[in-house]
Amino acid sequence: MDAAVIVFPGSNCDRDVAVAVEAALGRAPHMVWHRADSLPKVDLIVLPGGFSYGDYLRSGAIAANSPIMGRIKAAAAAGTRVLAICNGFQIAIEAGLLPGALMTNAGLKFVCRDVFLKVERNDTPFTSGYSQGQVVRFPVAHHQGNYAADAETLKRLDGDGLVAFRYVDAAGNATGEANPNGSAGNIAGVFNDARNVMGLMPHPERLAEAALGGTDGAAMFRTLLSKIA
Ligand SMILES: NC(=O)CC[C@H](N)C(=O)O
Repeated sequence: MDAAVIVFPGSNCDRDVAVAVEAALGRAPHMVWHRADSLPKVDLIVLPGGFSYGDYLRSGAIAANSPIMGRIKAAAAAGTRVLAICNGFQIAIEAGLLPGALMTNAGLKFVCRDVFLKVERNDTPFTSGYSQGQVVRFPVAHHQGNYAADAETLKRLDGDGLVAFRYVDAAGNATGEANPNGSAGNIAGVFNDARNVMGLMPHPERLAEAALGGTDGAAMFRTLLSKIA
């Protein structure tokens, strides 16, 4: 079992997520520069958070065309798990790995705070460390996290169970106040159709050990890296 973290110019959560992966896996992941034209054989690929290419054009749009992305698309199509966090989520969407778009936050401001999320389904390798409907606390830090999609896609995401997490209040209600960025349906994370790719705006790696002030993120890395056959 092995993992790779992809590093783009402007990534800044690559080392944080490598620490969380190492804690779960027992050894460090491969750190793969975006210009690499080959990908080590891994069971999990992480697209980390940050500001790839300074968020020029649209967040993630330039990184989505990096040489390594062709390899990642092929690996994802073959069933390799891809965890795309924040800027990684933006890159995955721009690369066509996940549906929808991430627009500028409704409040037009960078939002940096902890949020509560509801686990929409726990029968996936990304979420099986949580209970169904569990409310977890992860931090957000972004200015383009406003999830949008056309009405038909939103209906399909709901109908096919492809919403991974929603922004909720502490009691688990998906209210407007609990939504930090105006995301449609309070959507904080989504799966692809095969549920081997998951993108989310909040950062599980930032609350993955007690010294960071919380451990809710740790279960995601634990199940991703321990349940691979
Ligand atoms: N923390 C991050 O990954 C930042 C995401 C992105 N660059 C934004 O601000 O929207």
